Amino acid sequence: MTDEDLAADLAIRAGALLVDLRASSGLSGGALGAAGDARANDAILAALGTARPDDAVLSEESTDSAARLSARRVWIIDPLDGTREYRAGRNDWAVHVALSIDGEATLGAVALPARDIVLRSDQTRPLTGEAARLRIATSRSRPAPVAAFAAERLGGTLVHIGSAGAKTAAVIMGEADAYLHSGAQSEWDNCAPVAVAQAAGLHCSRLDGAALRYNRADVVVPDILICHPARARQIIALASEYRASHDDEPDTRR
Ligand SMILES: Nc1ncnc2c1ncn2[C@@H]1O[C@H](COP(=O)(O)O)[C@@H](OP(=O)(O)O)[C@H]1O
Ligand SMILES: [Mg+2]
Repeated sequence: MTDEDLAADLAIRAGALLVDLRASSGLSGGALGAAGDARANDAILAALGTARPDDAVLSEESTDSAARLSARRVWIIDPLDGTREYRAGRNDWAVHVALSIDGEATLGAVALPARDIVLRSDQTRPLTGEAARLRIATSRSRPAPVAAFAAERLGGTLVHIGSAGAKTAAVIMGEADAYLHSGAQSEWDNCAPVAVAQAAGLHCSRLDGAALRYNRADVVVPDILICHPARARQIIALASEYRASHDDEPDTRR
């Protein structure tokens, strides 16, 4: 099985488990979210341990180990991204399985199990054109102020979607044109989304245009931009303008 096949298989299997858990466990609220996080993680890690015993793993739901820092191949996993939305019975949540090689978001899969969608870095579709009015996807629960600023300045609209994987999928599938996040995230929130977005031809970077790097000691990713390549320069310039006019606010960038 190729690494891409494995990533997709793990994401699909964890997704099916999560759909089933939500439908038939009788759990709800925090108990449902906690059970989903734990069971999806256990399933992915067990299968990875068998299929790729020599690779390192960084997962949101597992204890981190310094051993991964000297590994070239690291699987970066978010077994349930958008736990809040999963608990709420919504469909904007995702399973992220990525393989980072030498610090890149090399390949991966993002499953949106409630929509029966799996995006893979080795199966791309042509990018759709931008909407006449730019649609900027941002967090439902923690919308990025810079996204509202960019939407206002560009005459665009905001689309509030849960989960970094679901927002990235919305851009890939032509349901949004850009995804902006500020105020922190972790590597597992965006490594698989970035792997599939890059493969689809989208621009992926920090909000100041800097390259995204993975398998770092500090797994915090302070901000992120995923958009059509033709929009990147304009949005990065607006983000810079936004920062310059809000430099009295706490700086979460690293
Ligand atoms: N300020 C912040 N600090 C840390 N993590 C954040 C964050 N804002 C968003 N995230 C994480 O990024 C993922 C997508 O968030 P959002 O839906 O708000 O866009 C969520 O992952 P989890 O659901 O796996 O916890 C969320 O916890
Ligand atoms: Mg997450």
